[in-house]
Order: sequence, then structure tokens, then C-alpha cells
Amino acid sequence: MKLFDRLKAEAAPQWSAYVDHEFVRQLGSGELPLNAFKHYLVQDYLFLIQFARAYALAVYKSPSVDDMRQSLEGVKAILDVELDLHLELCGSWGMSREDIEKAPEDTPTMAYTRFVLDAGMSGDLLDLQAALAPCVIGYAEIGAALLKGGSAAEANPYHRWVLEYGGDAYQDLAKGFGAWMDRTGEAYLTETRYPRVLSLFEKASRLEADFWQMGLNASA
Ligand SMILES: Cc1ncc(CN)c(N)n1
Repeated sequence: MKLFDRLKAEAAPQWSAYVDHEFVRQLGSGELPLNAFKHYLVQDYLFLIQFARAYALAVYKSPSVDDMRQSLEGVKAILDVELDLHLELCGSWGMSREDIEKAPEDTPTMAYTRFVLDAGMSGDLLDLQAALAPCVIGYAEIGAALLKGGSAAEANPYHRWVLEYGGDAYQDLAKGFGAWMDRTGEAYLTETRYPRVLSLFEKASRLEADFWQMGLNASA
């Protein structure tokens, strides 16, 4: 079995708590309170800044030029594409980039981003990929499922978000990441080190669920 499929299967409880979270259901049905989405999205912008740094760390941790290029694609996808979605949506509520960047990081944002950066600092490229994978691939799975379920209809206030993550560009990015991690696994994974890789993947999935919960809590 390929590495990503194995991790997802063995972290099934954490993975489904993340991709089937109540926040995702409400976003899909359009019933999510706007305050919850706004808090989530501002925090996600701050999250993505740290994530771009984690991908930059992957450039440094890359054993080959191909790995460096793949890591760089991740940096560019965040800085050139994903952050623009956030600026566009926040702009529609009258928030500027300066407003967003001035917002304080919430605890789940700090917990998740510092966890990923530490996984990369203290480990190698495979450790970093295990910590990044739930982020990159989970949103593709969520976006594809919501798109298929009709959540991109104009009537859904969150259709733009669904179109972004369910769209071809993000889906291709996630597929590329999965294949890249599988290749790293083939080159460097041993059964002795597998439990650590699984533990990083499980923790990142849990931190993703906590991130959704932070959004829901903001509207409570
Ligand atoms: C918390 C989180 N996880 C994943 C993604 C998708 N890159 C995101 N934007 N934010």
C-alpha cells in the first residue's frame, strides 16, 4: 500500500474527525454562521503564512533538486494563489490585508503551525511531509466531496471556498503532494521509523479538527 493511503487508513479516527467535522458540514450546507467563517478565514491566513515557511523549510530539508522544486511549488501555491482567496473574501467584508495581518493568532493556529515547523526542524523531509499531508490532501478531499454534493451552488454563501478547494488547480496540487510523499516514503521509510511518521500524521489531523472547532467556537 502507498504511504499516504496507509497513513490515512491507520489514522482513520483522526482523519474522519477532521474531514467530517461539523464545521465542514455546515459550510457545505451553507448554514455555517458568518462569524465562524470569518474567524476561521482570518486565522487561516495567519496559518498559511507559517505554512509557507514550513514549505520553505522543506526546500532546505530536500535531499534532491526535484524535492526542492516540489517544495517550492508548495511555497508558491500559498503565496501566489491561496492567500489571494483569503484576501478576496476578507476584502468583501471590508477587511484589508493590514487588518488581517494585525489580528492576533488564536491558540489553535499557534499550536498547529508551530507543531509542523517543529516536525520539520527536528526531523527530515519525510517527517515534514507527514505533518503537512493532512493540510494539503485533507482540503482536497473535503473540497471534492463538497463540490460533488452540490455545495458550490451560488446560493451557498461559501461557494467560492468550495470552488477553490474542489477545483482542478488545488486537486492537482494535492495529487502531486501525495505522489511526492509516496516517493519519499519509498526512498527513506523503514518499519522502525513508521510509528513516528504515523504519529506526526495523526497529530496534524487532530490539529486540523481543532482548527475547525476554533471557527465554530467563535460563533458560540
Ligand atoms: C488549517 C488549514 N489546513 C489546510 C489548508 C489547505 N491548504 C488550509 N488553508 N488551512
